[in-house]
Amino acid sequence: MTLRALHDAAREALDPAHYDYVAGGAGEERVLAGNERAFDRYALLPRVLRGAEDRDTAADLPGARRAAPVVVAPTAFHRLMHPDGERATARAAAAEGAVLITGTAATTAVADVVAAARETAPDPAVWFQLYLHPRPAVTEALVRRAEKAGCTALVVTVDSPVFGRHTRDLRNGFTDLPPGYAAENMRDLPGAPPGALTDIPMSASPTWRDFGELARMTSLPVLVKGVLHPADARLAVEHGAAGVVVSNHGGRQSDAVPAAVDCLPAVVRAVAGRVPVLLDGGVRRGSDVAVALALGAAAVGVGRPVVWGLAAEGEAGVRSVLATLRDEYDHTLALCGGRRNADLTEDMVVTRDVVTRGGTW
Ligand SMILES: Cc1cc2nc3c(=O)[nH]c(=O)nc-3n(C[C@H](O)[C@H](O)[C@H](O)COP(=O)(O)O)c2cc1C
Ligand SMILES: O=C(O)C(=O)c1ccccc1
Repeated sequence: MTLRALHDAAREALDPAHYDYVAGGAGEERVLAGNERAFDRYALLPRVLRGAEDRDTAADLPGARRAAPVVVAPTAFHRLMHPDGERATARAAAAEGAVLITGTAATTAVADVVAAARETAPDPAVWFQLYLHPRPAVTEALVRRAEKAGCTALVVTVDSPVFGRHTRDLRNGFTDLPPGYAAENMRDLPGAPPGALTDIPMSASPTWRDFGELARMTSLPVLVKGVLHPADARLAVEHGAAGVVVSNHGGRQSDAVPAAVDCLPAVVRAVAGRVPVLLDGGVRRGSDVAVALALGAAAVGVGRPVVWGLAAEGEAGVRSVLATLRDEYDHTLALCGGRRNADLTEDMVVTRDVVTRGGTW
């Protein structure tokens, strides 16, 4: 099934309020729409006769050598989307050689997620996404939980000082997990009530200093997710980040920010090769992966398409999303005359306006 067909099947399968929770964004959903539309403006200018056989699309990422260049972005509540929940997502990502970022808002405990991935592949890469909690003891407990489970990197989301205003959720009255489901990673933390969505820490108090402390409290690589401004990318590296994820949270936080891919080039320049830069938001086809990699991303994250695959067909649906993106990307790389991700370079990305006007080069 194509990604679009999986989306349509997921919409059929899901409770409409749960569908809206995944599909929706903040405010008027301008950023949500803009992330996808931004990719439509880019075209790839191929190189020819470079020898494009024996292609190898592996990426070296923090805590994940030779990973697929498409990682599973952290998305909440997989058990609401399919009875197999995060375990199915973990098995699919492991089978496809893709990093899975599981998170604080998962409905399966991180130890069980890593265990499911290990049933499928001997050395899977599972990263753990968290928010900086105003109480350092809670942050530290989450970090130890992820370390003990066997996660190979941490991802700190920094674009959420407050909850996003998800218009559809407010309209549907979907403001917490239904009975019988819990944010399993929030159980039994120091001084925290167990498992309600509203217990997931989103706080406006943390600063780069808190991030630096977290990076020092663990030997795992720590990535920062949700950077758009190049000055913040520089600060992230200075405070010990092992990677930067350019992201506007899939249009679910501010509805006034640029499309994620439009922020990528300036962040790549600011980071200047010191750590890998990842991009998420609006990636829906292999050529989107190629554009992001040509603009300097080491890998891309996919959020909603993975959830659609899960809701439509469980583990097989997630595998199909990841395999489709990998195959389409490999095909695009060949058509661009490339054998390695690094063969896609910034000069090969042009805007469609330039092409239709006849070009300026
Ligand atoms: C249903 C849903 C839940 C999400 N939950 C989280 C989360 O708990 N933590 C986080 O950092 N990002 C979360 N995100 C944002 C994704 O990690 C990612 O940034 C975004 O979905 C990428 O855009 P895409 O859906 O267009 O691929 C969520 C996104 C969706 C759609
Ligand atoms: O829905 C989201 O985008 C998200 O990031 C989140 C955060 C906390 C709990 C559940 C979801």
